[in-house]
Amino acid sequence: MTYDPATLGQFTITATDGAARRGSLVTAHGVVQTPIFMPVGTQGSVKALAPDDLDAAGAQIILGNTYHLYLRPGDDLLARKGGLHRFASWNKPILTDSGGFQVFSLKDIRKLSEDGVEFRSHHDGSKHFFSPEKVMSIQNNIGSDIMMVLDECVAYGADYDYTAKSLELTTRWARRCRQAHPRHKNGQLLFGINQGGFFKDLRERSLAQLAEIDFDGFAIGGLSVGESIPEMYDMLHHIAPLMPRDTPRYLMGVGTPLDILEGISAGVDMFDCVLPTRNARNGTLYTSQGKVNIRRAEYREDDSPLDPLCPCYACRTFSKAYLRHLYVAQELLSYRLNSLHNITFFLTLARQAREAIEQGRFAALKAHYQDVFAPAKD
Ligand SMILES: CO[C@@H]1O[C@H](CNc2nc3cc4c(=O)[nH]c(N)nc4cc3[nH]2)[C@H]2OC(C)(C)O[C@@H]12
Ligand SMILES: [Zn+2]
Repeated sequence: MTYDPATLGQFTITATDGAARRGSLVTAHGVVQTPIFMPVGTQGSVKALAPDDLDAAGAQIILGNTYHLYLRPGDDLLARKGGLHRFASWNKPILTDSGGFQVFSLKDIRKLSEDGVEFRSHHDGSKHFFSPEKVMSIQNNIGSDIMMVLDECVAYGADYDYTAKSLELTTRWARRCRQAHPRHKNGQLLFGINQGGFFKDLRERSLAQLAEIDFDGFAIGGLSVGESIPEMYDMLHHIAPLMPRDTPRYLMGVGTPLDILEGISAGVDMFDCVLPTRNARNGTLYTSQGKVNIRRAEYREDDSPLDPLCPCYACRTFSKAYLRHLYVAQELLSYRLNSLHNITFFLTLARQAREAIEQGRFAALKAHYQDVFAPAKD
């Protein structure tokens, strides 16, 4: 990879519309245009899609996961293969989550200490230990363009005292991550992760502590963990505007089309979610006319395309009737076509948001989709 160290990590805001920002982020594998949606490729592949599918859909950057890739195929193997970009033949940017969330999702099979977290593999129950230094070394071996610090994502409903103690630990871990991986070593950017649960003063404390550390961007962690939409939006609108203006803001694990538009309206620049690929596999498809459950009998003889406004191969080539047949018959092609469509929809939404901010009509775009995805009026 060839990049100019002088511009690496540069985040430029080229337009704003209210709190929404149109920007670009320079990474070692290319410039990322924001707001951006990042398809999730947990184990080094966006499920059912190949790199040329992702290129066709307009993907600029994909996600990988430290926890999963460390366990399988192993970060040492990835290092020997020249890193994940070469191994997966994906030559655009990659962001890796640190594993913090995954390990903390494995509730009862982990032990937390000052030095890090001990956990058991969900594959074979073998014991492992993640320290801040270890997850930096793993992400260095993976070779991701954007690394995330090791953090504790406190469970929804955690009390004030636990959350306050936890954010202090997350800050100490963030400092250790920064020390373990010097600024832009190996062409890699490093983001801090804001915690503090659903307590606004703790969120501000976490942010103030992280802002003193030299990060290339800041993520909002600890949301989309089972809270209600109003709770998520309330915290989102509180903390996003307080985050540093001149570095990217990344809302982890979010979300539905409306959540993403809400996040953009609050000033967030980057998003990732398993929803488009996961829901593709259960037949829930996102279209310009709203959600379509392709398995419904009403589509059995429907010759129309899934989404007449969608440029993807599935919508240009097949009818709803055929897509429904593939799903009902459990054909593997169903996964591929539904995933291709949903990923194209989410990436198109992000592109429309970028254009709307440039033209000062983001509020209208958001209102349009609120109509399109309004809960069915029974
Ligand atoms: C609602 O969808 C489920 O919830 C996850 C998305 N919500 C989410 N919140 C997150 C918070 C953090 C965090 O605080 N720290 C780090 N390092 N990473 C994070 C990653 C996160 N993702 C999806 O992940 C699964 C697959 C578990 O189900 C989906
Ligand atoms: Zn389509």
